[in-house]
Amino acid sequence: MPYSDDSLFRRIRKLTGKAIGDFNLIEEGDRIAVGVSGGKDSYTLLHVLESLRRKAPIRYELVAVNIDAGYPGYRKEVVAEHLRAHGFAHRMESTNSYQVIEEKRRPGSSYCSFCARLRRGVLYSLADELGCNKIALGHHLDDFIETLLLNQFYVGTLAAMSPKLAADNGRHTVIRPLVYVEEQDIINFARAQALPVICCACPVCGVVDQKRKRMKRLVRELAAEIPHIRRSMIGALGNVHAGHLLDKALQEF
Ligand SMILES: Nc1ncnc2c1ncn2[C@@H]1O[C@H](COP(=O)(O)OP(=O)(O)OP(=O)(O)O)[C@@H](O)[C@H]1O
Repeated sequence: MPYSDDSLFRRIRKLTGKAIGDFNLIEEGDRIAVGVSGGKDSYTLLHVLESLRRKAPIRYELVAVNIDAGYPGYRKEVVAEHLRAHGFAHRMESTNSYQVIEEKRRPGSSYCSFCARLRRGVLYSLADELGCNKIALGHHLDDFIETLLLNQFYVGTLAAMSPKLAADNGRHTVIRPLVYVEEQDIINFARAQALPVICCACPVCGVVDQKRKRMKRLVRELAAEIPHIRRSMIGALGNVHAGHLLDKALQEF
């Protein structure tokens, strides 16, 4: 791969490798469906996992999986061409999610969360069909800390996301190997490599959730004063002092 000696790519790969080790994300014999949307995060995830796979002491397989939700104008052929050009095993799946969303979504409810829920179902079925025991998603460090803040500020709970989660069906494990990788590194990598980024073409495409956008801005503003804020926040998620919280389920008072 042309970028494999690039220092930015090596940093992303090192952090991904650390997450894989810390959370035991990949094991011998795994067959992993990597969700590839055509966005910067999942392209980066796929390239990093492939680079790690080539050097890994254990054997595992990757299958890139793309789901077309049926939004007119979604340029899935761009994704397919990239996957083909780089020799990735892949599956392109078309669905009628758009139609289902238009018919079933309750007025005022979130477009993105409905769409993501339908996509998750398709991902699980595809993983079954392709013989994959794991599903890798491209969520990165900023997604984790923004979710932490969103939950604290708007929901009143102390939670982010899990880097490794057993699916409810008991058959699959969802992994998020980019948990330690900052979004800016992904943006820079995607730009440097001219990854063919496309958008999902849904009616709210590009309109980032306003609350999440606010959290992103908050972190960016604070980072001007506290340069290591992102590292500190992700570190905090792995350094919980349950005795210094108020949750009666965690300790007796
Ligand atoms: N259409 C799709 N087909 C396959 N996988 C998808 C698709 N959409 C999303 N995913 C997977 O779910 C993850 C989170 O989706 P989300 O919509 O939050 O995208 P994102 O954070 O913008 O990431 P990306 O830059 O990869 O699109 C993606 O990184 C990807 O792994």
